[in-house]
Amino acid sequence: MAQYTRVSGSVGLITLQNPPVNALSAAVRQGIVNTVQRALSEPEVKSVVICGQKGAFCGGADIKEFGTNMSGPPLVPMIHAIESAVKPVVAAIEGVALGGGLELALGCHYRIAHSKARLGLPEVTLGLLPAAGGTQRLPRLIGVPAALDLITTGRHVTATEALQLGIVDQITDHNTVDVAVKFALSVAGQSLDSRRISSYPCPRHSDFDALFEAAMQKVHQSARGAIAPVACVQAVRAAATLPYSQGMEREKELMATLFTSGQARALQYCFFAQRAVGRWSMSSGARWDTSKPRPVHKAAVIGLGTMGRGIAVALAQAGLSVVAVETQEKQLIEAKQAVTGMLERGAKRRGVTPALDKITYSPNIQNVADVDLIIEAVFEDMALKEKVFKQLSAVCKPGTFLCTNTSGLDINRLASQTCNPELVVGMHFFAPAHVMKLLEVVYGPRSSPHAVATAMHLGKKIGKVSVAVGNCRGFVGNRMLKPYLEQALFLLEEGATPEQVDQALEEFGFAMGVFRMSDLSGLDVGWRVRKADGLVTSDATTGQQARIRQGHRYSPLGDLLCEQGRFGQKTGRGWYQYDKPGSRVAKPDPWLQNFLEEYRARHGLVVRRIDHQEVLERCLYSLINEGFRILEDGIAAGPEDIDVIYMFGYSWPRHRGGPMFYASMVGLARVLERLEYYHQAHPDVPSLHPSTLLRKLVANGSPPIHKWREVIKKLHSQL
Ligand SMILES: CC/C=C/CC(=O)SCCNC(=O)CCNC(=O)[C@H](O)C(C)(C)COP(=O)(O)OP(=O)(O)OC[C@H]1O[C@@H](n2cnc3c(N)ncnc32)[C@H](O)[C@@H]1OP(=O)(O)O
Repeated sequence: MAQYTRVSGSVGLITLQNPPVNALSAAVRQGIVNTVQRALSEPEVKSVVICGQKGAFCGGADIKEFGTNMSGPPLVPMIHAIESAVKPVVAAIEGVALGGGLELALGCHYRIAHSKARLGLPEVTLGLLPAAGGTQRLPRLIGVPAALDLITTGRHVTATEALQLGIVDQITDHNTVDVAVKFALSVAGQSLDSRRISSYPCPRHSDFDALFEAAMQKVHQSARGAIAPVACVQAVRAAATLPYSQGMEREKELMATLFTSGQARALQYCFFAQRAVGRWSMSSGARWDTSKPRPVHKAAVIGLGTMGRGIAVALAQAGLSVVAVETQEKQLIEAKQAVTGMLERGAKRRGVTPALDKITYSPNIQNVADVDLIIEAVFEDMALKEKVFKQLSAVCKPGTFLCTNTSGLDINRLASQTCNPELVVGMHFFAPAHVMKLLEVVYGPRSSPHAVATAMHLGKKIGKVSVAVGNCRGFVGNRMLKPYLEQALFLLEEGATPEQVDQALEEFGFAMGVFRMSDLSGLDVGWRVRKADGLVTSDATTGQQARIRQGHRYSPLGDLLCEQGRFGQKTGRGWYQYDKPGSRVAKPDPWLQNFLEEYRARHGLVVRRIDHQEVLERCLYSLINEGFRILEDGIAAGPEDIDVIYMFGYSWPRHRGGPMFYASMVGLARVLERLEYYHQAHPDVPSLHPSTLLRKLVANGSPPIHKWREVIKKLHSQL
């Protein structure tokens, strides 16, 4: 919908009306076509202003329409009609002008933006390109290098940067529509010949070939198999080398291949999944819309190791007062220095003052008595955490929320150490905690909906994508990681190398394969957990029996490496070798090759050729299978929760849509068939045994992912 009014006597004011972001739905497009025609046909009207209702110019095409039979007037001729108009058209940009919204503004003759507005062409993040002339007009307006940057990354720019780049003509701190109307009155009747961007030549560059080659190389490196960034470069190249009309044809052609691609579907699913996780629910039925968060002005962090430091920085940067507690004096001094550095570097990057005065440091846990919420981040040791929770419960004021940053320990056991178990939840951050976007908010059986609402709200305030999950060993992310890591080790036993496994996973789109990732995280972390679980034995037996622990197949390979002091990057040796401890460049290690050969010989393992397909299927399908079990157990409310966790916390390639979406794209029947096949070959590996929910979904005809919740509900009601 678009409203038409006449203002100041001779200005036709067109207001887009589709809250909350005035997306260009069929009705809005039709409204624009009608109102533009009306403005151009009324003799009293000398100029036109286009704006958006309620402080948002336009968030672009309506993404919800993409999967449907799109009707209504197409964008390209609509924008063309505006650009060819004989009366000046001014875009009054408040809030956002994104995607089709910015393309609409680029079709206007003038653009005036509010100083707080954000502009961009984020189509690439949805697996698309700006196909309403964006790839052809933007390079003509701001030059090829800047246009390539904006179009291939999809990043938003501030109004100030937009002005510097030449995207907008003017910015204002006042009422943008009033300023635009005044401006429209001033340009009425003036020639528009120099204002139609499509008629501009594309600014020349000394060496277009080198420029595009470099751009292509860059997207190939960072895109990890995503096709849209590549198509974006091709489309901008067309703007630089072809006349406008031919460039538009090329833009259309490239968009046609993207629009129906699986990657576009996956990325658009991610867009909505990321928003859906905010509408959380607990297995008790408590929900986001019925549970109110309590205000948190002052928080405390207990334990200033790597995680605690990052959490303190994240809280302070969001404006909270923080008491940072570390009982070991040396560690406290080091932490203060490190946190100060992190705050200063972050502030420099963002052009703000560092929030140093937001944090007070203390060696004394008694100093948290007046805070609203505490995040415990001490060493991952249940006995230690239990002790801390008991102390905190005695010290803090009534109503203080007690949160733990454990990555997988039992929330309920910690809650039972306190007088108010309903105030206890998990807030599982990912390292580095001030950078990584994911936060798992973990509720135990006694956590109150208010506690969950408060943690979710705090997560949002500090810029995290927060996902509410139930309490189980490893929660969602680490629980699913376990079978993935396990399969990777089994593949080594059977003949694969770390490089081969990593290559398959990196070609799939992970930033790092499982072994490079383990080296980065530190192999000793998992070793300690396995020791605590009684899985690590000093027994020197060989053969199959030595590889069975607690009744299931077990690979001691990781333990054996740790026994050699090979903890990964930090020791300069792990699954790979590094030039020196702390170095990041992983190189294949001949020592490891010999070690694997000896290990296989000692255990009578027969080496066979393992291809990429097997690596991917065994690592990914076992992880996905655990995801189905998590849904079955009600630990995650829906597949979107799992997918968001994997995309934001475990670098699952976004263009694959998260593990559960990926399974739906592969086909649930196919995933089931392959799991059955591998389970038959490895009956002593329970994680390969297909889950009940997967079987149920396949038996129900493999419904699309948005219908899985119905099947899950039925399954729960039968239990
Ligand atoms: C024919 C093909 C043409 C393609 C060209 C295009 O234009 S593609 C679309 C390009 N536009 C975008 O990618 C912008 C997407 N939106 C955003 O980045 C953000 O929503 C925002 C505009 C920056 C606003 O962010 P904010 O945090 O303030 O709000 P939410 O993200 O929570 O959004 C509020 C609700 O609005 C829905 N929504 C937002 N944008 C669109 C859109 N373009 N189409 C449809 N719906 C959109 C969003 O889903 C939220 O809805 P809820 O129901 O509340 O979850």
